[in-house]
Amino acid sequence: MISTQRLIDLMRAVREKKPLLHVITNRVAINDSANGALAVGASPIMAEAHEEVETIAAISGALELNIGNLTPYSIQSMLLSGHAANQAGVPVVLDPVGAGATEFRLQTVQKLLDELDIAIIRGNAGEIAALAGEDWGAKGVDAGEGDGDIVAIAERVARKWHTVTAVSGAADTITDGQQTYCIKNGHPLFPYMTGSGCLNGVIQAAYAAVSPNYLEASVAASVNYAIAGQLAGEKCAGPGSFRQQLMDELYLLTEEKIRRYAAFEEVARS
Ligand SMILES: Nc1ncnc2c1ncn2[C@@H]1O[C@H](COP(=O)(O)OP(=O)(O)O)[C@@H](O)[C@H]1O
Ligand SMILES: Cc1ncsc1CCOP(=O)(O)O
Ligand SMILES: [Mg+2]
Repeated sequence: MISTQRLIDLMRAVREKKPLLHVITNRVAINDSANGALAVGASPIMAEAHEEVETIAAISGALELNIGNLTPYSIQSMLLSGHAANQAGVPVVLDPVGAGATEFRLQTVQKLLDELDIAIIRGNAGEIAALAGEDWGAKGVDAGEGDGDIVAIAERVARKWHTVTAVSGAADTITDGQQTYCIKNGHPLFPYMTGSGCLNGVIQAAYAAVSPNYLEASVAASVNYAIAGQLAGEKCAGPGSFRQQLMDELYLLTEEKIRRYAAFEEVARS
């Protein structure tokens, strides 16, 4: 069982080590992703030129690959940086944005998963269901509704690709295929902020950079991010101020707030 103290230790480790994060992401989320990474104490660099991605990935604390705006060029950037990261022992986080929306996205994600060693896959339920080949009512980049057992689906994905799988939603499910955690923090305004899932992925990378135990890293990143969102939601009027408050709450997160608000538990394997 992961302790609340561990979530606190990892939050501190990110702030102390200020890991360099190499991020290849979409143009919708790129600015909030960089600002959110800075707010938690990491140091982001958004770079996708073929001439430099291998060099940057190899010296980073973690690499985050987000397929939100895929192009043949960015796919090659992801493969080059991913292989360089794997060779250098740098953890790679993958956000399969809209994986169920088109064959192009699904095939690209499968190629990335087959060719690269991925530490954490982070997506919403519709995206993770698509990876598992399950029917789900996903709508573009949004999760949509499905009636499958998301814990079982996440565990299958984790086991198939030997990776931690983090499914976000009203409750988050994090699993390495053996141990599974459910996180109940969050706020209903999150889905009204585009890029909030993408920023979650970048924060997963920040935590993976400071913990070789990627299950712990993912649970800590998910709980800490969701608490910041919960506190932001209590202070704001709607999606515009939520986005602003979220950046503040990521920066202002403390040990006391984590102790007071963390709502996570281990769940029985399905
Ligand atoms: N209905 C909800 N209630 C509370 N928190 C939510 C809700 N939906 C999503 N979240 C939170 O929003 C964050 C972003 O996740 P999500 O919206 O699922 O990603 P995506 O933008 O990729 O669909 C996560 O931290 C998740 O816990
Ligand atoms: C709207 C949109 N379209 C392509 S990428 C993107 C951002 C998706 O961000 P998130 O998954 O965090 O909501
Ligand atoms: Mg998303």
